[in-house]
Amino acid sequence: MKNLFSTPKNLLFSIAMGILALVINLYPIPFFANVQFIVGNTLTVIVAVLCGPWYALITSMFASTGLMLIWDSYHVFAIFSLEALFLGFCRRRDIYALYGSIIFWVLIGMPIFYLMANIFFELPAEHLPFVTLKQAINSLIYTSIASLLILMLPKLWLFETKIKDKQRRTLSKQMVYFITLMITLSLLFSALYFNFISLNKQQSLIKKNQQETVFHLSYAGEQYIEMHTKVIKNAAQFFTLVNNTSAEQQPLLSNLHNNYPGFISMLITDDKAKIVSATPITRFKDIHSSNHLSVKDRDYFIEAFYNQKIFTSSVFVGRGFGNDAIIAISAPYFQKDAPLQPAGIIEGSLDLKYFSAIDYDFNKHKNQSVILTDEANSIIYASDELNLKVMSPFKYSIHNGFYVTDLQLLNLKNTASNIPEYIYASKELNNGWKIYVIEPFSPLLKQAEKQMLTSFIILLAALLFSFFISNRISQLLTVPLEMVANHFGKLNQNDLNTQVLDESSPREVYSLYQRLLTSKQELISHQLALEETVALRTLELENANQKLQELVDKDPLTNLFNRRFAEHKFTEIRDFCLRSEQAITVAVLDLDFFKAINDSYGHLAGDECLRQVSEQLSQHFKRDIDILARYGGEEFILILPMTNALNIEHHLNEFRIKLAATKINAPNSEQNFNITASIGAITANASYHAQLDKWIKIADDNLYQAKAQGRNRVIVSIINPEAES
Ligand SMILES: Nc1nc2c(ncn2[C@@H]2O[C@H](COP(=O)(O)OP(=O)(O)OP(=O)(O)O)[C@@H](O)[C@H]2O)c(=O)[nH]1
Repeated sequence: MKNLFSTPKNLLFSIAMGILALVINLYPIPFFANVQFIVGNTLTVIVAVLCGPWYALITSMFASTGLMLIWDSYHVFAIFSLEALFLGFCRRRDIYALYGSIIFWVLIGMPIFYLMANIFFELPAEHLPFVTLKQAINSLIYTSIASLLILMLPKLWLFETKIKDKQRRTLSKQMVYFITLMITLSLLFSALYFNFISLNKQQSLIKKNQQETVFHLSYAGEQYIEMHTKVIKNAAQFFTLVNNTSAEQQPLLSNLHNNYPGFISMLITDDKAKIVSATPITRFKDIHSSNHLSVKDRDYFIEAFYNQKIFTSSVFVGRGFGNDAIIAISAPYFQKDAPLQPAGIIEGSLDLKYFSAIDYDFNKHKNQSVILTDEANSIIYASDELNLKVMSPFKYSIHNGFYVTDLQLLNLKNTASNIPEYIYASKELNNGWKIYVIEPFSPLLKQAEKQMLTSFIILLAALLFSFFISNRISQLLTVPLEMVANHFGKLNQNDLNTQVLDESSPREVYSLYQRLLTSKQELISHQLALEETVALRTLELENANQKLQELVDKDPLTNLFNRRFAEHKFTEIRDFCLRSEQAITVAVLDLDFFKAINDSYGHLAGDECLRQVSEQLSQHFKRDIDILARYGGEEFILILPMTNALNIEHHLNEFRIKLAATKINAPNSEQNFNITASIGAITANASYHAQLDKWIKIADDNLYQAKAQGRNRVIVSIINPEAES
């Protein structure tokens, strides 16, 4: 664990960001219904990108605490911790945060969030996809904002990072990301903005539509009641004026009823509350058989007869004429000669089913339902689909404002629930009745969800599209650059004339290419001139070196090797002969009476003599491996490897004889002279001795012998090393 948080600076940063995120998350931005946007998590993403997964986890814990406080749900810890870790690990693998966020929400976040919401949220199933989608979109928003902040304020974030990726990113990768980021942000914001506008418009349309419906329905209802009240009132006046008998009243009443079918039934009573006429006639027959039914206990009789006013009852179940839910409208009629003395009442029972007709007429919006209540809040009429019982009290709960919307919301079925079921508008009629127009809330939610889903799909498609487009755009730059780099990387002079960029490459790249080409051409010609100079200098140097070497190794007068070279070369020759067990001959040659030559013919003639002897030597001992050296003065040393002990003496004698026969011209004179040489030599197996001196000693002794024996002779010692030892 210690290793995970090894940088105190990062730890402090992640905690500070966490606290800030907690505070910001306490104030979510309301969008629509129960959907809010959180922005505090932006800081979690920043920490994930800058400091890695474990620090992001700390920040996320704080940020989630803020959300837990407002949403009262512990699930936020799980989902947002996972998101923080995922983004942190994506960053380690060099995956940009936005790509990471898309991968996370599509593959992990949305399924988990949906599952958790299903288990822990007190939301109806139809709200879940909407809330889940919103969370994914919300995350894309705060991830994009975080990515932009990191890009725009790079100097702000100086942190020792544990992120392993330190690779330099390609231009095309960066360009693709910037473009994707911009498209995501602009698309998301515009999609949300237009969704918001469209939802608002939708809501005001619904509101307007409902209010209009309420207005029309209430007007129609009022008209309906007013008209029927007027009918009863006029009928009462008519019967007051005419004051006819019950037998005469019956056809008049039937006729009236025929003209106003809105009444289920109508009746006329006398001053004893006994029904004297009634319509429809079928029901009246029943009344006759039930022996002069009295209505004196009915409100519509009492109110109209005793209080002498036109009365409209609340809704009630009729008795005697059937068991329909009715509203009774009644009015007193008076005796002709005693206008203040009621002679009875006329009553009409309004057919409540009439409202289904006007409901149907006005119900232009398919989802709308209508409820009509009387002044005692009893249901007079309710659209069939609501399954509400007529005459039962109208029970509902008004939504407490938890959902963000301008609409009025209520619950009918589950009055204890926080989740609104219906959008409503209501109006009170003149007579104290109330009309409600309601429609379900969930279609609006579905609409919002559909818009969110469409935005999300468009976003994904746009991302894919922008990915390809920006890839293509960046290729316009990077491909020619790559070609130029390759071209100049392995270019030789012949390739210079090959055109690598076609017409489609950008002008800037082409100009860069041309400038590089010019520099390269200059470089190549400069290089060629340089190479020529270097070759010349090298040759001169080699010659000088050779000369130097010759000066070091050779005797300038005779052009034979010098003593130092001979001694040095001996070791090499001996090693070589040692491996093949070959014999070596070392001979010391000394010119006889050379001093006399100098003395007689001069020093120059002596030099010439030395040169000619050397030439003779070179001609006679002509194997490459023979070393012929001037040992000093008029003395020469011959190192002859791989010699045959049997004929070496003969070979040396041949030279001696040839030399003796050679005429040597003294320079600057007509004179010539002969010279002889004495040779002492040793022939032995290479293993004889490592020191040349040992060999020379024997050869010298032999030379001394040769001189002593009269000069111009060869004495060779053949030494068998085994015999020696
Ligand atoms: N011209 C000339 N003479 C040289 C050179 N080196 C040595 N000498 C001479 O060679 C002579 C050698 O004389 P000595 O050592 O007495 O030998 P020699 O006269 O050949 O007598 P023996 O060896 O006994 O036959 C000397 O006079 C040297 O000055 C040289 O490079 N050029």
